[in-house]
Amino acid sequence: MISASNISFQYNTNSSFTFPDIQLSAGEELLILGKSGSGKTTLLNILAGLLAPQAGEVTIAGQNLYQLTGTKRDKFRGSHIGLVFQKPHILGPLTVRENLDLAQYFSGQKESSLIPKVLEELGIGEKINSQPQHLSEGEAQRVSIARAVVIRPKLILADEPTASLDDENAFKVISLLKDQARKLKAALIIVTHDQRVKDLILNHISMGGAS
Ligand SMILES: Nc1ncnc2c1ncn2[C@@H]1O[C@H](COP(=O)(O)OP(=O)(O)OP(=O)(O)O)[C@@H](O)[C@H]1O
Repeated sequence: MISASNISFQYNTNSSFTFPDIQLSAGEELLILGKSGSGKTTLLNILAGLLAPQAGEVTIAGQNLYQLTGTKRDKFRGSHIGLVFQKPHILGPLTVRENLDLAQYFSGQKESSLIPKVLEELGIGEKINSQPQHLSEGEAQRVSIARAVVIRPKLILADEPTASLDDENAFKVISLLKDQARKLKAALIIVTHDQRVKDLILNHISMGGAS
């Protein structure tokens, strides 16, 4: 489903990152652990097609990501990759439902009945018409999982999804992510420095940082 090989990246002349190779099939999950500054977000952005690496290749569902032009890559991301960030980035003026409608619209996914279903599965079915500012942090993070999932992605990428959550919500968010990925048969990659997640995903690798 996703393979990344020989990826390296450099922001400036002083430090360069060489990232571990990744091979993940549909339905598999991977946790990438690394300290703050080790390049986790950089790697996730490269895997998401948001940041071109200096060297190496990223292939998702048979498509070499960086052989696509910028616009086509954006379109590919919109329909195949569900992104979950540390902060939920939900659009404030819109309701939960409208946020999810918008994600589906940009992905070309037309199965709108999926929206209440996924919210229900995530335990926030009654929040469908709520404004984002009326949600707790844990609920908002679940909405961002819903937004990633309602496009029926082949790959879910999550950047520090538990960083601002207490133990109970962190545990819930990881099990919900795993659960949704399993239902979609999507590959799931989580990058984090949060050691609490380690026991919840057995397949993990550690990142060293820049050299
Ligand atoms: N746009 C940028 N320009 C220059 N340097 C950058 C840029 N973005 C990140 N860096 C540097 O690259 C390194 C890795 O950053 P990155 O955000 O990938 O790390 P991280 O492991 O995700 O960190 P954290 O856990 O703190 O979010 C850091 O030293 C950071 O200062």
